[in-house]
Parts: sequence; C-alpha cells; structure tokens
Amino acid sequence: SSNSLKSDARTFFEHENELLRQRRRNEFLTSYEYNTNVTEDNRKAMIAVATSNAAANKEMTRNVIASGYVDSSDEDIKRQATILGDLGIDVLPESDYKELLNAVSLMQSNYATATVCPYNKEGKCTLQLEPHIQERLSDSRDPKELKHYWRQWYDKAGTPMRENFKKYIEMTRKSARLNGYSSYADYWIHFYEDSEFEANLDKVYKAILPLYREIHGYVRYRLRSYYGDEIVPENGNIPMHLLGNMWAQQWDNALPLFTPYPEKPFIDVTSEMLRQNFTVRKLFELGDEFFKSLGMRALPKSFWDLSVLTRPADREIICHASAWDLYQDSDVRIKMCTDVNTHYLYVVHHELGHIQYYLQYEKQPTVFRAAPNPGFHEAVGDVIALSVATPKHLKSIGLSDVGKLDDESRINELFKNALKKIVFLPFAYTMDKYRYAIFRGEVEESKWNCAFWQMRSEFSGVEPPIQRTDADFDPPAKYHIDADVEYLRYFAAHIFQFQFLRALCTKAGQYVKGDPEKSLDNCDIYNSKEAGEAFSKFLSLGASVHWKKALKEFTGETEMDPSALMEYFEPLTKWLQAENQRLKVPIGWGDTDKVAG
Ligand SMILES: C=C(C[SeH])C(=O)N1CCC[C@H]1C(=O)O
Ligand SMILES: [Zn+2]
Repeated sequence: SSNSLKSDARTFFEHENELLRQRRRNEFLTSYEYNTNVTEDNRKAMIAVATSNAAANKEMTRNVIASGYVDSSDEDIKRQATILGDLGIDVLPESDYKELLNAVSLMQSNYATATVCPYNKEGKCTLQLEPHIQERLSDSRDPKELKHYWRQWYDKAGTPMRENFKKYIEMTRKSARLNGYSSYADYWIHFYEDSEFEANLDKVYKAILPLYREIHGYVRYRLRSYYGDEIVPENGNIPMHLLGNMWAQQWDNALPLFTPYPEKPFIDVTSEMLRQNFTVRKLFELGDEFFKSLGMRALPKSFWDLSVLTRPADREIICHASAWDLYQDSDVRIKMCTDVNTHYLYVVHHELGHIQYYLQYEKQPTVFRAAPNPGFHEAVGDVIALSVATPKHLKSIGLSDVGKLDDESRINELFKNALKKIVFLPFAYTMDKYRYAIFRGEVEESKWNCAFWQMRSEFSGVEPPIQRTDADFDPPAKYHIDADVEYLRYFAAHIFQFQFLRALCTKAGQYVKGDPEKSLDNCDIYNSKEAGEAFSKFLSLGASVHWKKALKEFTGETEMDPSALMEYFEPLTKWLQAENQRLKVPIGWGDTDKVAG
C-alpha cells in the first residue's frame, strides 16, 4: 500500500540523512580545525576527510537515483531525493577532486597569510589584511599611501594565484559537465530554483542603477573637491583606492569625505563603543540579546566555548568571518578576527544571522538543514543589523543620544546606508557576472585580468589606481574568488533583507506605509515577539519547501523585489537628484583607461 511504500521511503531517507549528518560533522570539524589553525598537516587532514566523504556521497547519490524516489508522489520525499541526487564537485574522480581542493585551499592559505610592507617607513613586511591594511584603506586620506597598500595587496594576493585559479576553473568545469550542467555557472544558478534567475537579476540591477548613478556622481564630485582633479576625474571612473575599501565594495568608511550635511552631528558608533570600553564579547552579547528579545534562539554555551572570535597570537587563521554548523547538539560556531568598531558590529550581526538560521532549522532532516535560496542565509543577520543601526535602537542601548533625526541628519544616515547597501549591488553583480563568463569559457585566458577590470568599470564606474595588464591577475585578491564562494547570494540578500525588514517591522507595529513617524529607516523590531515568531516560523522551514512558498508565508511576496529597498531609500533618492542638479554634477562614466587591451 502507499503507506508501506512511504514508510520504506521515509526509512530510506532517515538512514541516508543520518549518515550524511555524521559525514558533514566530521568534514566541518576538520575544516574548522584548518580554518582556525592554518598548517600543512591540518590542510591535508581536511582534504583527506572531504575526499573520503565525496566517495560516500557518490554512493549515496547512486542509491538515491536508483531508488526512483525523485518521481515520488510525496512532495517531501521527492524534494529530498532531488536535493540528495545532486552531487556537485563530489562527482569528480578522486585525483581531480584532490587537485581541486588543493588549489582552493592553497588560494585560501595565501589570502590568509599574505603580508605587505609598511608605507614610507622602514619595518618588517608583516602587515596583514585584517586589521592593518583594511584599517589604512578605511582611514588614510593620503592617495600615495592608499595606492601603496592597494598595489601591495593585489600583487601579493592576486597574481601569484594564477595557476591555482586556472586549476580551479578546469576542475569545476569538469565537475559541472559530469553532472550534466552546461557550466559551473549553471550549477551555481540551480541553487536559486528559479528558471528566470538571471533575467530577474538583470531586472533588479537595472531598477537600482539610476540611484547608484546618482550616488556615484555625487561621490565623484565631492572626492574631486577634496583630492583635486589630477586625482579624481570629472566624468570618468572613480579611482577605487580612495573609497575606503580594498575592493570598493562598500564606500561608507570614506563617508567623512562626502557627508551631505557635514555640520550635522553624526552618530560615530566606533568612538562611542571605544569610550565605553566595549569588548569583542560585548558585540556578540548585543546580537545575542537582540535575538533573545525577539523570543528567538539564544547562543548555546558551546558557542562561547568553541568559537574563535579574535585573532589568536600564536597561530595563523583564516580571518575572513564565517559561521559554522557542526550538525550536532546545537554545536554552532563563528570564526573571525573581531575588532571593536562599526564595521565589525555589522559583521558580528551578519554572522549571528547564520547561527540563528542553523539553530532554527536544526530539527529538519540533514538534507533540509540549509536555506531554500542562498540569498536568505546572507540576509538574516543583515536585517537585525539594520534595526540595531537605527538612531532609535542605538539610543536604547546607550550608544547615541539622538533618538529621532531631523531631516538633514536623516539624509546623512540614509546616505551612509546607501554607501553600503546600494553601492554593494553592482559590485556583487560583477563578482559573479565575471566568474560566469570565465566558467562559460566566454573570455580567453589571456584576457582574464583585463575582462575583470573592464567589468568593474562597466557596472560600477570604478578603476584601479594604476595601470593593470594581463601580466597581473587581480581577481584572487578577493576572498570569495579564492574560496569558491558564490557571490550573488549577497546580491540577493541585499534585496531580500529589505523585504524581510518591511514584513518584520509591520508585525512589530513599527512600520506603517505613508506614516512618516513609522518609516522603514527608523524601525526597531527589538523586543517584538510577533516579529520574532514570524521570523522563527520562516527560518525553521530550512530548505524543506521552495523559497517562494516560504517567502509568501513570511512577507506575502513570491519574488526577489527591490521595491522595499527603494522605499527605504526614497527620501535620499529625491534629495540626491535635486542636489546633483543644483550642483550640476555630471552623471555616468566612460571606459576605463587603466587596462591595456
Ligand atoms: C561576512 C561575510 C562572511 Se558570509 C562576507 O563575506 N560578506 C558579508 C557581506 C559581503 C561579504 C564580503 O565580505 O564580501
Ligand atoms: Zn554571510
């Protein structure tokens, strides 16, 4: 009878899911060991466990496909079979698999251990990306110093990785073909379960581009008046080393150079935290308190015992922030090199969002212990960070004395947030538009570097501070390109997080469309059990249902839709259009002349 068949299927998947859970725990434990202690032995141990797991996963996938459950009439069984039937890079023959993991882990190790020489003074070349170089890129206003660190980092973290990157492209291309995908790009895209994904992406990019162009024009205009026109062109690409971030992915660190109303008091959270002797632990406790105030999961004791929250003095670690699900007994951890400042206050909340998601779906079968759309996982923490950063919330936790902003201060705040959330979109779009083109063989290898900078210019209107050629190879200077981490998840997250914010703020009674007292940019969902309940319900589903079904229950929407983001920034959009007209700011940019060919 269908019941017995179902029980056979259920028994089958319960067994496979339990074995998969054990394999994942073993794999992530050895990977965590390597990430928190970068040695050759740990790197090899990680590759060994991953390789044996790949063989076991191949066996599981063979069983799942042989079972025929992918055609089951039971939606849940069918979904489990479809996901478990998809092998990814584990499909590779063992020797290729080892080569791929070796190439990726060597790029990650290089990124984690690369050091550069100090600018304009003697001293050992031991400066690290986090915190030294990142801090100089954020705080220096000396174009020569900025150019020095830009060039040192790209020459150290990029070009030497060319051969490893080539191997990575070769092996991922082979894995995609063995899985029946036309390219590794299409393997990445299948995780969005949306046949219109690329079309929707372009639609969203075009929807936000007008606002981005206004921001770009205004920033270039203000930078020109600060640095002069030998450094900053009137109509061309913005030299990226002036924008406060090594990859020019967010420009908020350079805000003091272009604050709309510089005379207005500004909430400088970093100096206030330092004045109040904030510790790293305090940053995590703030985030933990926030989730608990919503009635959501608290951080378990094991989190505090097993996480690595600051850079250890006695060993190399991979500092790039990451959250870890160790698939047993709520064993969840964060590994990052936290400093006490606004940037890390955001990153802490971003990572705690991943942790909350792991805890919320931990009762799901292993196959469903994931997000149904990669963008969801990257959006959870950001929504909380948006609430934390509001003047209302900062006042409630004693980090600011300004609760409600006047119109001009509000423009300053919205501009600061736009330098993160809007500026980021063309950057994220390019990270994967570029890799898609390489994965699809659309760019000849001798042009891989020039194509990268041409796309950064086309989509963001930024360029390197110095001439780059195809003798350089700059893409691996960005962590995610070393680590085989898909990037459009962050693009999607930057759209979804405003849809989540609008839904949660509505539930919390903090947002009413059209009510200036209840606008999105001053909504604080802290303590709202209604918001927490809706969020928990959404997150606990994991990947058990299609993301459009989960989103519909949560926000009433079924698309990745920028209208919530555009509503949040609407007052700024109006102000910028008027201000750029008043100042006769030229909008738009041309081709970059910093790449040969
Ligand atoms: C904080 C993380 C770890 Se999931 C991160 O990589 N992010 C967060 C925002 C964008 C992206 C980046 O740093 O490039
Ligand atoms: Zn993340």
